[in-house]
Amino acid sequence: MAARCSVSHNALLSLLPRPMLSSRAPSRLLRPSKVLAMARRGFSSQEDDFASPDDLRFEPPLKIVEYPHPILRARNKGINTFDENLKKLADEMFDVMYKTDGIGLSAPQVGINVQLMVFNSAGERGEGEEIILVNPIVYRVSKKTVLFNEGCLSFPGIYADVERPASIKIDARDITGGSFRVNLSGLPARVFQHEFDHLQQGVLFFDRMTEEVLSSIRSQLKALEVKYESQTGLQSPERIDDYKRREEVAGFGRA
Ligand SMILES: CSCC[C@H](NC=O)C(=O)N[C@@H](C)C(=O)N[C@@H](CO)C(=O)O
Ligand SMILES: [Fe+2]
Repeated sequence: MAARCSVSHNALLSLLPRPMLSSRAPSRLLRPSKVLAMARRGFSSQEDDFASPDDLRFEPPLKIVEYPHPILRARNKGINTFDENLKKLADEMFDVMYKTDGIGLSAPQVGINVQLMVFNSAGERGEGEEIILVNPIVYRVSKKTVLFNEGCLSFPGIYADVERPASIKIDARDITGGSFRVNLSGLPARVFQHEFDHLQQGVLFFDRMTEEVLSSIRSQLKALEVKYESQTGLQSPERIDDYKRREEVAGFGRA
């Protein structure tokens, strides 16, 4: 059983997408040292933070990118063009999500490094509610956390416990560019946070697992690394055997 912990300032910061931190997040959340660290890590001008038409180009049918492909760890740009192409991308993401038995999907998981996610926690077309979130920002998370046995479409067949806040408050844009604010709890809060992590500097679900839980899926992660190497002829860009937890992933319930 993972240790309970309260939500720290750092934990909340870890949930904020970097492009949004500079301009839209409440400034009381930012320590000067943090802003400086972000700047040193390569935070650049506004234009660089938004996706160009090239960044949003895709060829249907979309395919799920699997661990350890580096696309999953790349930075995701904000979106400021709300056009037919974006609608088509979201539609195609729903298609591949339903086909692969998903309940949520983030754009980097289909090879597009932008701040877009789709989800439907019912997991079936025509049931539940389809939600599209563009440039999401988390502005509040509950102190109460819950454990859930999570799976990720980029890690086929792998499930393990991850602890996350039980509920969450979000600001985002919809597919037409309109701003909205929503409170989520239960499975929708879980799915949102899982997808938000993908958008947040490519945080993957095992980054938030305890050492003990991570050990239980280590061999399956290694098998994906071997598969990547044999399919691409490239060295795996990361190895679970050399895994060092990223400092900025101030997770919940880490050992
Ligand atoms: C609990 S958050 C999972 C979100 C994840 N999205 C992208 O990676 C996802 O859809 N994972 C699937 C493996 C999943 O959870 N599918 C459901 C429905 O089949 C399941 O219960 O396994
Ligand atoms: Fe995932």
